[in-house]
Amino acid sequence: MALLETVRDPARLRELTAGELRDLAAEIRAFLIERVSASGGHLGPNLGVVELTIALHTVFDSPRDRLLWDTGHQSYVHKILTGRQAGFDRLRRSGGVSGYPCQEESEHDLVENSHASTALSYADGLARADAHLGRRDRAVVAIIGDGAMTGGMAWEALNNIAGGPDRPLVIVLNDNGRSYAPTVGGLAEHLASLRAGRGPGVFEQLGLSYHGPVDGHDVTAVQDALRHASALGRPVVVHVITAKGKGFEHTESNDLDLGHAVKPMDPLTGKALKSSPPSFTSVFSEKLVELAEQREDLVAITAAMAEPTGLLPLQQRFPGRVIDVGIAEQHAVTMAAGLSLGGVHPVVAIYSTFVNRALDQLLMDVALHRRPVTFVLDRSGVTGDDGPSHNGMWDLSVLQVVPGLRIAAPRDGTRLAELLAEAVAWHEGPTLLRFPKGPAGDDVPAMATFNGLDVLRRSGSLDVLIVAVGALAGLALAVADGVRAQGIGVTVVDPRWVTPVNPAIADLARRHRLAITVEDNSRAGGVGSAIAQTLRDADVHTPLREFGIPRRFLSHGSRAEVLAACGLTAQDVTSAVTELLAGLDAAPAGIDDLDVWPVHTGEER
Ligand SMILES: Cc1ncc(C[n+]2csc(CCOP(=O)(O)OP(=O)(O)O)c2C)c(N)n1
Ligand SMILES: CC(=O)[C@@H](O)[C@H](O)COP(=O)(O)O
Ligand SMILES: [Mg+2]
Repeated sequence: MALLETVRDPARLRELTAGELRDLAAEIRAFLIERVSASGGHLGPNLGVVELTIALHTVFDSPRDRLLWDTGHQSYVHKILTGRQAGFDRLRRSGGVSGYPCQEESEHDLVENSHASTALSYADGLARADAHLGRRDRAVVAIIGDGAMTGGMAWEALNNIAGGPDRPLVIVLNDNGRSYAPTVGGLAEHLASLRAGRGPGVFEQLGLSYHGPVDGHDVTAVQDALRHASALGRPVVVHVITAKGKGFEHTESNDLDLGHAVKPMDPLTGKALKSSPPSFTSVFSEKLVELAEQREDLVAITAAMAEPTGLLPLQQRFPGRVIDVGIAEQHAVTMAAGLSLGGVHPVVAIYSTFVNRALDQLLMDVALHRRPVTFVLDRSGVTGDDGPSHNGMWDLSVLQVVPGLRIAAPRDGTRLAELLAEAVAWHEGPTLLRFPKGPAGDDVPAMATFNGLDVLRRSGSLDVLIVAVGALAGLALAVADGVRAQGIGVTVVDPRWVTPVNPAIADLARRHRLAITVEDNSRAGGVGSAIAQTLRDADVHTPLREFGIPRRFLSHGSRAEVLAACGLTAQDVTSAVTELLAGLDAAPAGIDDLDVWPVHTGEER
């Protein structure tokens, strides 16, 4: 990789000839295939923007000229060209580069948010700031994909950019015809007509300048287009045509998603290095098909993520019953309210972090009308490797305030299947299930139930009650083992339906010396906070400690590493419980009325 090793910053690119830039593109592709095959990541999108990124960094002078990457998953080449090649040895892992732009990593990075369709709004703001402060010596360049263009925010920004006074602003529309799957809707059709040279298109009709279509794999052609656009001194859309996954047989031929987000794989065969055990997603996927076979009124909705949210089997079994709205979560949710008004029961499958975008629609279009819509939030809690804007760590806090919304957190695959069936059978209002990325793990059976609570462990005296939320049941049981080893009595319960809070939790807490909650969600306003309020309302004075994610953004790393950094390990929680109990009075007499409890002494279940 002779040339690539000499590129420590973008200025070097301007010393290379057109032929050398072509050779550099080939070296970068080889680098991407080698590194991303090893680590996993967004191989397809980045293979598609090699020449485009080289052209951007030869025509514009970053960081003075601001490059804004929409979604940011396609910024690996930008990172390679801005001095971060070494960080790809640990891409998306602690100590390595993030999978998205990261201000801490480089002055060349501005927008860290991996949520799509934001770049044009940032660009509008930056261009207005330049105008307001009289700066004319730097460019604003937004790079947005055709998929991200299906997001409503992009059109809100375009409306303002087109309607505002002329100011220099370059919008590079990276059109590869795909999100994961082929881009959907009228926009996709329209872009196809523009690709075929049939104009004028929507952008010109809005009052923007348009330049294209441009071959996105011809560095010189893109450079010429960017120079032309930059010289216009007004908002202009440069329509660049690229191929996602270009240059690698296993992404080019992967008609599922052209290698959008690959797992670690053998670059020679394209096969994943490790087989994945059944995931929460796969359990959801299978159960949904089973339910759809029984219930004709069930339909599913995705925001351009049918495959990663597990909807492909349903789409293949019942093609008309999966609706892909593009990257348009707000529309997805209010359309679900419309479907429900029409007598259909929608299941909205969406990553936890992306449902934040549709809070108003969930609150005012679904819940206010008490519509029986079921939300299935995958990637809840700490996802880890996808960085701070991909953790699903706020859903329990943000959504527990929604009146009439019932939220369930399955602890394992069996509970997920049970709770999904319960959710779609509930007609009084919206329901929501949330579970993490990754394997569903071994089943965690209940040893008893108590007024709707699954009792997972009951041992010794009534010292500490542990309320386990969802997939952290495993952690709760490990803590139970830890405290039992110190002679501390413990009860572990899983409410399954976590909010509204089951009042039986107050009843149980009253009988214990200490209560704790463990949840893979922000501590701020999480289930623990809701339980604290329930105890206060029930005049229960048992001390309660909530264990969850601290109120901060979490840098990328493995899920286990990030959870440990949040103190969500058996050792940390066990020590905290022991310390807390040490400061409390012994159990008051009569507290251990065990008439309701099957007591297991000695051997743990
Ligand atoms: C609000 C939001 N919803 C969903 C996603 C998940 N997502 C990441 S990339 C992607 C597809 C993006 O397509 P496009 O903008 O065309 O970029 P390409 O991958 O084709 O380069 C999606 C749906 C997201 N990042 N943000
Ligand atoms: C960029 C984006 O938002 C998605 O591609 C996301 O990175 C996929 O996440 P998973 O790998 O968890 O499916
Ligand atoms: Mg695309």
